[in-house]
Amino acid sequence: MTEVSSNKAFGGYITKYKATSESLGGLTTQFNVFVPAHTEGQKFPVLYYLAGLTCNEDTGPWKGNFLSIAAAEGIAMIFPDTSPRGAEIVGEEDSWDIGTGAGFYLDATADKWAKHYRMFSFVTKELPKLVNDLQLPLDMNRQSIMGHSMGGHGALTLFLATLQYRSASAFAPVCNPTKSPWGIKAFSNYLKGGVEEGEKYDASRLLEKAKGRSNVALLIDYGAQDQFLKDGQLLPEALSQAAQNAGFNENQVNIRKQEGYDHSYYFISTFASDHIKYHASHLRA
Ligand SMILES: N[C@@H](CCC(=O)N[C@@H](CSC=O)C(=O)NCC(=O)O)C(=O)O
Repeated sequence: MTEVSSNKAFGGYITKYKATSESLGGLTTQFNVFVPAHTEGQKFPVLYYLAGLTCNEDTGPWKGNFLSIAAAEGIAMIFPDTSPRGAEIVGEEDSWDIGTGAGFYLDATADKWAKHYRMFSFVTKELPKLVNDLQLPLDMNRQSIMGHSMGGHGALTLFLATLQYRSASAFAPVCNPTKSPWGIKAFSNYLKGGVEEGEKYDASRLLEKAKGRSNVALLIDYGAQDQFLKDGQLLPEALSQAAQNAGFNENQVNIRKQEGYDHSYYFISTFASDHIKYHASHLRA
């Protein structure tokens, strides 16, 4: 693993690392880690941010308005890339919603993609180990996760499919990908079993199955003027219905419609503070 760059921000440092990833079939990948200013012996809980389609490890720290709030709350942040890069798979660069920049935070099983497109394993298993090896002042036993759009889908599904995060939040997430055009396209390409196999990466299905789980803590914001919402990509009503079916209350699954907001980072940066403070309350508990 090598350090690519390090910049002081809000008293702490954001550092970019480059690593060869086993999960991603030996490709190199980059990620950013923000560590607030600290004193000897202090350790910070960790919040992951998963970005959306066409984005990379820099999109969140550059545009999300996260770092000043994370610094004030005493939370470290980890920003992985959105897909493997440079796998040289035929068609990988042809469209913005499949291949590069569109890993969908799943482990591909279709032959063409299965060696490299394994962002689920990378984010949940390999990345925490890579970060741990850096010996930074982090408490890797206290982790939460958030994301935007495709990354919101990632945050919700990684939270629901594992037990390793204390809370998850999402801006304009793809809530029911087995029923949305992006999700159907991704699952049909990446998964041998297609959309049916994609059920295990569908936040609404996973939330229904989580009935009875005691530590469900989800915060979701979406904008009423989001074009992708209007196009049927996000389907927050499915997540809401799933929460109701599984008997989760608003303290456990809080889905908020924000009037006038769209899908952009103006929307994300407006509500960044709410999300980071939400995670801080769970990470400090
Ligand atoms: N096709 C367009 C739009 C891509 C886009 O809107 N990406 C969103 C995420 S969409 C769901 O995952 C995004 O976050 N873009 C970055 C930004 O700065 O807004 C394109 O190729 O640009």
